[in-house]
Amino acid sequence: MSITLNNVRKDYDSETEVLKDISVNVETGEFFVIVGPSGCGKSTLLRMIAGLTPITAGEVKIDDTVVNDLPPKARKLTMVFQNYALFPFLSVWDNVAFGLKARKLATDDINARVKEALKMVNLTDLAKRKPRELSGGQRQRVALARAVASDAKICLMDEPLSNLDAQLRIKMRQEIYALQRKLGLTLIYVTHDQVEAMTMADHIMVLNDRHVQQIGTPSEIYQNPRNDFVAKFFGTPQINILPATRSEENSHMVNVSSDLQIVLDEEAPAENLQIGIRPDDMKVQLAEGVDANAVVKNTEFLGDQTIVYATLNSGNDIHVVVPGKADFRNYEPIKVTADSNLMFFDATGKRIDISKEAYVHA
Ligand SMILES: Nc1ncnc2c1ncn2[C@@H]1O[C@H](COP(=O)(O)OP(=O)(O)OP(=O)(O)O)[C@@H](O)[C@H]1O
Repeated sequence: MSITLNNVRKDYDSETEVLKDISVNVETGEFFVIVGPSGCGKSTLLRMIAGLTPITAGEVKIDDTVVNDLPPKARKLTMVFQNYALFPFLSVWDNVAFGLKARKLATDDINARVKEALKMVNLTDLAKRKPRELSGGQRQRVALARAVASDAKICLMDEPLSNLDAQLRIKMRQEIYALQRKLGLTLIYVTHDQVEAMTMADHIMVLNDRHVQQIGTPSEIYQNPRNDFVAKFFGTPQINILPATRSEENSHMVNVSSDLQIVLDEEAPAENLQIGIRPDDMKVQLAEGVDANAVVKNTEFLGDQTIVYATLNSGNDIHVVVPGKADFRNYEPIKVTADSNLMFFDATGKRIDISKEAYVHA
């Protein structure tokens, strides 16, 4: 089942416009991730799709049916929340069976579904336990089993892994992904974690400041961000964004933070620019005298790579990822260069299209 939003808006009251002009089409069987910083309206959007929060304007469709006025139950979808919403006084089995009993399904049918769902999430042996007798990951699995047993073709998940430790999150991430694929679910998954978004999504929607910033595949979002917000949201460590201006002597030359020069095939825009450079697209080497354009602040050795934090002569801070171990000492002068994958943004942060072949490092 597919989900379509057309110009959806949400005002909680006349003062708080939370979401504006949200339009998207989520295809049947797609793993669709909504990401954005805290408070940007992710949960609100999910709750509007579920029918738990009314929309102020626009249209929500499931397949070809407008569901704006349908109550949650009639939308035939399931939700998995951050806090799992398990009943503490019911066993694992009864927690999973609860929704099916409420729908008055035949007992044999309920038993068969609960059994299958618990098997799928590896909880068969713990069916009699109460939620308090389970670990966080096991509770999470009960919530997933409930979604599986419901047989709904659409599942909405709101930060389902945020209560788990890092290792368990990785494991559950893989389990949710496998379940989604196996059941052919249309899954809308809310998170503020860019790694979850990148690793699981078919498509990602980036929300910020009331608007959709970008919708795309993980690689489109990473390699072709539409603005500096999206560029900064994805990638660890974060992309470097440096101020840049066209050289007065040569209209093809751009001075980046007055420490690096880039020569373009085409004429550079005259306006103020910002240049985005991913930390692994920069190079550093020891340098002396006029060759040096930066000073090392400190380094972090992470085993397979080293992050070099440095300050350019102009005063802007940068960080560069160097493979393996980099032996720079603090305060050592270095030369920083960058000659590939540069991204150009205007002063408002909007991406400017300058072709990849169009620049060489001078
Ligand atoms: N019932 C409500 N009444 C008024 N304002 C609300 C209500 N619920 C949420 N908001 C506001 O709407 C905005 C979006 O909230 P929402 O919970 O959707 O954000 P979120 O992106 O899910 O955040 P987080 O990642 O922190 O959970 C916030 O500014 C919040 O304060």
